[in-house]
This record gives sequence, C-alpha cells and structure tokens, in this order.
Amino acid sequence: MSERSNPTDKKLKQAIDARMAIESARKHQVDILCDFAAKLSLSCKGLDIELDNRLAKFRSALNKGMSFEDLSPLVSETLILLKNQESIQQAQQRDLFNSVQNAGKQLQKTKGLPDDTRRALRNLLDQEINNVQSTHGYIPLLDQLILFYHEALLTKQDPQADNQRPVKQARAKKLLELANELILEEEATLQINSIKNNITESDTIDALLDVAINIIEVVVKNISKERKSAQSFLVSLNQTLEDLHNSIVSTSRHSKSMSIEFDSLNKSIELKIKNLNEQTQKATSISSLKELVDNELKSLSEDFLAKEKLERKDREMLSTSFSEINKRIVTLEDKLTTYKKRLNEQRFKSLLDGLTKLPNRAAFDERYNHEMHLFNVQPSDVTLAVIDVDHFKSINDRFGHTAGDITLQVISKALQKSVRKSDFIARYGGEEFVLLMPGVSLENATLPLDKVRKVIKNIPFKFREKQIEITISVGATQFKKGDTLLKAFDRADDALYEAKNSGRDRLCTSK
Ligand SMILES: Nc1nc2c(ncn2[C@@H]2O[C@H](COP(=O)(O)OP(=O)(O)OP(=O)(O)O)[C@@H](O)[C@H]2O)c(=O)[nH]1
Repeated sequence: MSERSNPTDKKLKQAIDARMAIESARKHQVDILCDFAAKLSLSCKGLDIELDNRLAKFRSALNKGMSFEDLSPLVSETLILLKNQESIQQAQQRDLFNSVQNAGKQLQKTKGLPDDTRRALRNLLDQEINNVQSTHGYIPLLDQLILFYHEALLTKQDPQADNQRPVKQARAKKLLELANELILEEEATLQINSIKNNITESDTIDALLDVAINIIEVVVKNISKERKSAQSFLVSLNQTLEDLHNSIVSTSRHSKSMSIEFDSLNKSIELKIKNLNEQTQKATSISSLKELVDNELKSLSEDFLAKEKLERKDREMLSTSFSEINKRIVTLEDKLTTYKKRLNEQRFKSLLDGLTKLPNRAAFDERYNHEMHLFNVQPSDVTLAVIDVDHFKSINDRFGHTAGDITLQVISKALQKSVRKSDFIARYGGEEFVLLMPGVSLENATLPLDKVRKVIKNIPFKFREKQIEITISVGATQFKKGDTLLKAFDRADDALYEAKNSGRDRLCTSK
C-alpha cells in the first residue's frame, strides 16, 4: 500500500513544487511590474497635485500588494487624470511655442547683436522650433535663447563688448574703403584723411555713425564748392562769348554803314567824271575849258580826299575791332586752357590713390585692360602679381590707424622704388597692391618679385619704440592664350591665397 501511495505522493509533491515555482516566478514578475509602475508614476510627479495624490495612493497600494481587482478603480481614476494632463500639456506646448517665438522675434529686433548670434537665432526660429515634439524639447531652445539674451544684454551694457566688435569692425572696414575711394580737392582730401583716423578709434557704432556724418559733410561741401566754381566758370565763359558776339555785330554794322558811304562817294566821283567829260565836249574855248576843269578837279579832289579819309577811318575802325575780337578770343582761349588743365588735373587725381599717391584701382584697370588687349593682338610675356601685406589688421589694432596709414605709405614708396620703370604698380585697395610687368615672363619675374618681398621685409619699422617686421605675400601669374581679365587675375589671386595659407612672407606662382 505504502509502495502504491508513494508514487502518488511523489507526483503530488512534484506538482506542488512546480506550482510553487510558477507562483514564485509570477510573484517576481509582478514585483518587477509593480516596481516599474511605481517608478513610472514617480516620473509624473509635479505635473498636477491631484494626479500626484492619486499616484502616491497607487504606489502605496502596489507596495502593500493589493489585489488587481482592488487596484482597478484607482487605475481608472488615474487614467482619466492622465488623459486630462495630456490635453493640458498640449495647450502648454502651444503657449510655449508662441512664447519662444515671440521672445526670439523680439530679440531679432535688437541692434548690435553679433552676426553669429543673429544667424543662430534665425536658425532657432526657422528650423529648430518646428522640430520640437514635446514640452521637454523646449528646454535646450530656452537655454539657447537665454544665452542670446545674455549676449544682447552685454551689447547694450558694454559698448566695447567683444560681441559688438565684429559688427563694428565690418562697418569700420566698409567706411574706410569708401573714404579711400573719395577723390576730392586738396583741402577736402586733407580733411577726409584726418577723419579717417577716427574710424578705427571709434569704439561704438554710434561713434562710427558720427564719423560717417562728418565724411558726408565734407563731401557735400566739396560738391557745392565744385558746383559753384563750375557755375562761375560758365557765367564768365558766357560773358566773354557775348562780348565777342557784340564786337562782331558792331564790326559788321560799321562795315555796312561804311560801304553805303563808299557807294555814295564812288557814285558822286563817277558822276563828276561823267559830267567833266560832257562839259569838256561842250567847251568852246580854252579859257572856259580851263575854268571848268579847275572847278571839277577841285570838287573831285575833295571827293578823293573824303574817300581817303573814309578809308583810313574804316581801316582804323576795323583794326580796333579786330584787336578787340582778338583780345576776347585770347581771353576765351585762356579760360578754356585753364578749364582743360583743371579737368586734366581732376582726371589725373582720379587715377591716383590719395593716401599712397600710387596709381589707384581705376588706373590699374585701365592699364590692365590695355596690356590684355595688346597681348590678345600680339602675345608676349606679361606677368601679373598681386601683393598683400601680412597681418596688416594687427598693425592697425596695435598701433592705431594713423600708424597703419604711414605703414602703407612707406611700403608704397618702397614698392615704387623697387620695380622697374616699365613695370606698373598700383594700390588695388586696402593693403593690397598689383604689379604688371610687361615683357617679363613668369620665370624671369620670380627673382625681382622675391627681391621686392625682401625689400619690404627689411624696412626697419618702429612703432612705440618697438622694432616691427612687416612682410608681404605675393601671388604671380603670366598672361596665357585664351585669358580674360578675370581669368588671369583669379590665377594670381589663387597663388596669393596659396602664399597666405602656406605661411605668408613668400611668393607663390600659378602657371
Ligand atoms: N590704416 C589703414 N588700414 C587700412 C586701410 N585700408 C584697409 N585697411 C585695414 O587693413 C586690414 C586688412 O585686414 P585683413 O583683410 O583682415 O587682412 P590682414 O590682417 O592683412 O591679414 P592677412 O591678409 O590674412 O595676412 C583691415 O583691418 C582694414 O581696416 C587704410 O587705408 N589704412
């Protein structure tokens, strides 16, 4: 019997053990789930007080191991609250979107915001904000926005703040370039040169604005002076022409009246001769003939005298009026010569760079065009070099704009002195120069160009008792068949870029 019950007991025991194992595994799973649910519920903490209370109850019920039937109503209530919370969050998200967008737009209107910040802000408003999916997604955007506000605030508080500097520098550079392009009279040029010193010294955008206004004032004054002088020239030219016209009219009037007088005298002489002839035919005696001839000859001689007097008077009048006309023509010629001279001076000035007195970019363009035209008609060796002063900005920054100006003048003189007479050197703009070497191949140009580089490097610049070495980078090329002005220049520019990128203070060539 015990032998029979034994297997049954064993089976029962095995079944009980298996059941207990399942129960324990299930309990373990339930524990994990409860723990998970409790932790998940904690993550919602702080959204809403009622939801917090309900979730706290839910967690405590889970801890106590409450049955799922008992938990069920609590879960349903929590679900309703969570659903409410979802729509509340959607509304909050909409509000947040609007607030961030409005704040950003407001910030965009701020003046003096650094370019990088402005670009990042535009990206935030145009792109990033539209990719946000949840309320949490706004956190990095808000963080960024606060940073932008901080930068804007710095710009407002400290005019010399670093973040305003790039904006100011860009404007200062532009203003300087414009000032350099102005071609005015001597006095105005001096004024502009002294104003130019203030450009780099201005530490705020407002100060730059003042400088710009000063420049405009000088230009306006110069224009009105030019206009006045052109007007007075035209008025005087007009007056001289009118005088000339009057002289000619009066001469012609005089000639007309003279010719009438001559006509009547001639007629009277003719008549008298005719009369004398007739009387002579009719004369009956020598004595009557003699008397007649005497009378007629006397009258004729009076007429001839009158004619001679008239002729003399006419000659005198003509001579006076011609010398008068001549005088006026000479005055006119003088005036035109002066004006032509002024125009030539003006043209010459417009082709010279005011600061360095080297030919300017317009002069270079003219010559470059000419050389390229000659090359296209009959190819020959022409080398083009672009020269740029290295780290010139730091000279301005460290020692001031005036020191920068003097440096450019010294470098220009040295460049002018170290190129050949047949070469053409010009200031292309800023701290950049261009050199045309007609009749010189690129191969033959490398030695003289490198010599120029060394000449500049050896100039003993001294600023504030400090010895400073200034170097140049040079990019050169040679005209090639099929070149355009742009193609050849780009090649020289590429070579210059290479010289800059490979350490500066060198010559690079491009074939
Ligand atoms: N004093 C003075 N400065 C000028 C004049 N024209 C341009 N500049 C300055 O020249 C500087 C040129 O600077 P960048 O173009 O940055 O070049 P860089 O400092 O020479 O540096 P690299 O060319 O890269 O070696 C700017 O600061 C301009 O303001 C001028 O007529 N006078």
